[in-house]
Amino acid sequence: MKQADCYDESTNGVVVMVEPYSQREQIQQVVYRILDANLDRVREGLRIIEEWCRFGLNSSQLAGECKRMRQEVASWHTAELRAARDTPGDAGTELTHPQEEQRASIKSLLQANFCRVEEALRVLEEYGKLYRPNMGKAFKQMRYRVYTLESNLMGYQRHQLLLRSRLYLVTSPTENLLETVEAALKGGLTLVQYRDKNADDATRIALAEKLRQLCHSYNAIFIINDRVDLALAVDADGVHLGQQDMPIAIARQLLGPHRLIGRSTTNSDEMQRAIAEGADYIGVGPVYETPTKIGKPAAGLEYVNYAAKHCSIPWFAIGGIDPNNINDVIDAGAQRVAVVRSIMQAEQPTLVTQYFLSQLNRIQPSPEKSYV
Ligand SMILES: Cc1ncc(COP(=O)(O)OP(=O)(O)O)c(N)n1
Ligand SMILES: Cc1ncsc1CCOP(=O)(O)O
Ligand SMILES: [Mg+2]
Repeated sequence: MKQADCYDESTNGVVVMVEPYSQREQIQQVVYRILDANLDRVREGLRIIEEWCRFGLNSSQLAGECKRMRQEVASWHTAELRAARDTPGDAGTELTHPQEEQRASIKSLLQANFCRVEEALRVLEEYGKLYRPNMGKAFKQMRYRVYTLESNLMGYQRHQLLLRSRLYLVTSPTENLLETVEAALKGGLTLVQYRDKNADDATRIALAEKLRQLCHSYNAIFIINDRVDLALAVDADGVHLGQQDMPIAIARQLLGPHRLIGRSTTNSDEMQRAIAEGADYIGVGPVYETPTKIGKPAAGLEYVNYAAKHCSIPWFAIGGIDPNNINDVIDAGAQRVAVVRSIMQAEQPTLVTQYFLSQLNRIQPSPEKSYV
């Protein structure tokens, strides 16, 4: 290497001859650069997730877990790893993908950063074995902590959104199902249940997939009626079970703690049993007799009033509710309602949704059990 090639401004012209690296040292420097880059990725991704936990969910528990992991990651970030950084020489700085250029929702932002953190932790687990004896094991354990954090966060998100939901659309079969649901979502709907008693499972799965994607693009909850297997198949946010459907305990075993389970109730015994069995919410009705559920006698406004006084979990009055009687149902104590025909058969589902929400948002929701 010529004299001039060795001139180094950082040493004020004093030529520092650098011995050419051996193969081992070269590999070592590459490993250091990989570890340095991925330690940064983990900390940056955790910080992005932590901000939502702190400011979006107001969860000191979830934010605290992110902070603790960030600090643990920082303890591995040694000076020699940082010294190996060569950003100008990094061939990856120009690499990008259209999906990285935008985020459709908070949910997709969080999922993208969880994936980034989990991939980086996998890299640190493998290459860390070349750097420190217990580094691989430490980052394997942290990766599982991040998986748990992701489940808890997504579950927490669902419960927070459930608590904020005032209007629940239960769908009925129609040619323009997706258009109708999207119109209601545009009107501010945040909770949708796919219900179709007659379609075959292939049709149900195909439609449920599309509805889930549509709901999540509007940051709304998507629930499947009756069928836990279908809910799992399409990664729905939960299931709604009637009194004749699967026991809540079995559904909980299959769905886990982070998906929502609703239960229909028509009287106080069914309500108390649903709460005791761990339902996340209940349906209260039918308030009025309805052609959507033929043969089911009305539970009446009396049961709505009972629920208002005794129900400790979120509940939705359902059955025959429309713009003409919504305020009677609210006056009886309902803070949340579920509807089928009023929106599914509306000329303008967006306007009907907005009207329902305008009436429901007039009332301050009473505190219920918070999801911890
Ligand atoms: C929110 C809500 N409440 C009640 C029902 C009725 O469920 P179920 O008793 O299972 O009757 P079907 O819907 O299966 O006919 C519901 N679906 N959603
Ligand atoms: C599924 C269900 N469960 C109790 S009433 C009902 C149907 C309500 O439909 P609509 O809102 O059209 O009266
Ligand atoms: Mg049912």
